[in-house]
Amino acid sequence: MHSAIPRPATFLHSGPLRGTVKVPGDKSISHRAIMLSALAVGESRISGLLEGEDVLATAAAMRAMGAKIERTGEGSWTVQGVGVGGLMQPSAALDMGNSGTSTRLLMGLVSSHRISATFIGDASLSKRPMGRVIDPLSLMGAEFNASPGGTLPLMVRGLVPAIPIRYRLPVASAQVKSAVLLAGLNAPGRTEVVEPIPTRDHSERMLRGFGADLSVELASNGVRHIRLMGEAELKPQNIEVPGDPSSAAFPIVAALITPGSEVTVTHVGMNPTRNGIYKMLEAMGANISYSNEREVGGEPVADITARHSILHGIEVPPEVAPSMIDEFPVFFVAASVARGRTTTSGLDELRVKESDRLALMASGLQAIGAVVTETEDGLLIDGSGGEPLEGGATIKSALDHRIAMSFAVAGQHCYKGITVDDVTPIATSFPSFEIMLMMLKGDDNSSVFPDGSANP
Ligand SMILES: O=C(O)C1=C[C@@H](OP(=O)(O)O)[C@@H](O)[C@H](O)C1
Ligand SMILES: C=C(OP(=O)(O)O)C(=O)O
Repeated sequence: MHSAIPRPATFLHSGPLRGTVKVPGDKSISHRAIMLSALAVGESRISGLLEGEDVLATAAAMRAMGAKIERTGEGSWTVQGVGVGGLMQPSAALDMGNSGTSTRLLMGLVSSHRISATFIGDASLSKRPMGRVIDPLSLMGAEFNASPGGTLPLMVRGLVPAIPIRYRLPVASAQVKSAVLLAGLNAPGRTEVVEPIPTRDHSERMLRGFGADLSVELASNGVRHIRLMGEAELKPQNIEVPGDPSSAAFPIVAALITPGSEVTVTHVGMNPTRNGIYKMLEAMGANISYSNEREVGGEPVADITARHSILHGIEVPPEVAPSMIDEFPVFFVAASVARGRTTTSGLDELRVKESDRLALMASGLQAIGAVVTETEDGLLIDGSGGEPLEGGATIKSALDHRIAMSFAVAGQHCYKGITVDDVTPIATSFPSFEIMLMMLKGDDNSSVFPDGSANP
């Protein structure tokens, strides 16, 4: 986990951002690659794995439950799986750090094994709602002992055989969907998740890739029915993890708002359940182009180039939210310097992420001179029309990597720059972020590689 000692950093207005960078591996896919490899029978190899703290927490937990997991090189890992049903009793509490995905997906896995596990996490994770996974996993027979409000620390006792269920998601959440599917892997018979609003489908793609019997039916009303046959035998795989579109959004927005910029991010995952941010930026007039489009490990991938653009405000349809749920903080930064009003709604989920992202983005943007109104479920932003914002404020990152990176990007287009009180949370998803930004600004030296990693 990152240092408990806060590290402030100041991000100043700079000249154009230029260059080609690679962002680290996709966080959602990296978690799932470790988990499913650990449940396969035999050795899987993973390349391009995100070596951020959240994924390392998943790897440590799977090790604690019996999988043999080794790092063989930068982003390259081998995993010796224990087989579905083979997870072992961990001898200590599983420390999930800051990671909601690790917690909720692993709660699913434990639920259908004959083990119990205690989950703990940092101050941010310990406030986040776990009732949304406790509910369906209880129906499958698992027992829970959670802190008040259904939060961490909590204990899960799994049941074998677990009860396969049909579950309609009450909230658009890929984590809840995945928790139920992962529990269903070791339940006898068919587990079905009914998904009224589509969310990221990496679990479905990867489960199939590992040989699980999983089908997806799209009903005429747009509702997805995901059916998984349990007691699956997963076959080991070689997985190449594409770059994270959520991480790529930071250099892309930085380029769009900084006059004279042109930035290319290579090898970025372009799964349609994840690319809402790019679609919405294009709707605002962003000059974004895609090249080298291809498929990698069952996921579409492309190189993305963004050039400085005069953006104009738009109304973001609420149904787009799940496909850009983690990108709203940096999207709000783009909207703050666009021409005209940007309206967002239906974003209640942003209040239960690593921080209350609606409240923190509203107050932080107001503090640097943006015109922002917070509503119950969204923000209304009246952009500066391309003018730099005032800046000069110190922003609290509140254990939220995306808040920290969003204000680092905003600092690009402020007269006085922005100080983020603690940038250490960035290591949860994008350890090379600051080096990448320096390189794009031309402040680098020869010890920085094009992918943003530093020369050791
Ligand atoms: O399944 C996943 O990997 C994720 C799902 C999303 O959370 P929700 O399921 O809570 O929407 C997202 O915000 C998170 O960063 C990763
Ligand atoms: C919400 C996020 O992650 P998690 O839920 O895994 O903590 C995120 O990365 O923005």
